[in-house]
Amino acid sequence: MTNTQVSLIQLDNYGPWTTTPEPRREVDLQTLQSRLFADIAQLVGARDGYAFFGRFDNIVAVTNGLDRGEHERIQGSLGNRYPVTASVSIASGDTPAGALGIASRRLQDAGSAQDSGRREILSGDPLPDADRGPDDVQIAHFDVDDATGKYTDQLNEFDTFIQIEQGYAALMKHMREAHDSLSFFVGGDNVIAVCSAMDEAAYRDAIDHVRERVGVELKVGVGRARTAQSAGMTAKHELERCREDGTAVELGW
Ligand SMILES: Nc1nc2c(ncn2[C@@H]2O[C@H](COP(=O)(O)OP(=O)(O)OP(=O)(O)O)[C@@H](O)[C@H]2O)c(=O)[nH]1
Repeated sequence: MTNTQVSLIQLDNYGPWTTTPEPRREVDLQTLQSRLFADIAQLVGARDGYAFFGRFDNIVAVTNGLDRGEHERIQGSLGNRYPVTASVSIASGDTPAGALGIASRRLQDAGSAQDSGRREILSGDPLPDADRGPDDVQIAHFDVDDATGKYTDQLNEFDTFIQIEQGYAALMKHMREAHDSLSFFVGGDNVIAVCSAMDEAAYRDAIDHVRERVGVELKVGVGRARTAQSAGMTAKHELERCREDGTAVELGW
């Protein structure tokens, strides 16, 4: 069984801020969003968590091992350095989607994302140390098979992008619906999924599903560990094993 701790980081009242007193230059918003994500990735990553850029105004992080004080410091650091603040909601559960559902509901109950009175909420509780186990986090690192040969070196960049995004869309939907797992595009041809306790057959099924739906061929390495960083690193090594052995699924246990 997995026990994933998820933190939802949601910018406070960001929509109105982007248009007040008049619409802000898009290039400035893009810069702010990418810097803010870079900082969150570093702050969470320094404590062995993973952060995913998602929609940029809502960032989902896997934070097993981060306590409440560490969340407070991340929130404070953002508030000190950016013209916007963030609310953070922490929850855990045996599936990542279940945990994110609880975290989301807590923030929604505290007020709308566009409520000027809701600011820097920190809600929910991290997993107590006593409840943490060695296999709490399961991370799957998916990669498109030979994306360079099939797409990057063949098609124009936008048509390549469509292929990769279609593979991502089919995968993320299947993982969410069949396994309560959360998949995030992380660049290039890579998708990292935070998973429930899926077995090898379930990964093969996910890969078959994407091939049948959109004709994109995937391979996946999977790791389990106490933290996202450690599970994610195992997943990367297992993906290398797929490359070496020509296999589609490799599990690190
Ligand atoms: N975020 C992230 N991106 C990666 C990683 N590895 C590769 N990429 C990206 O994915 C692109 C394609 O690289 P590969 O997946 O190695 O290339 P490929 O042609 O699909 O070859 P095979 O994966 O060996 O089938 C690279 O240009 C990078 O942008 C990774 O571990 N993390």
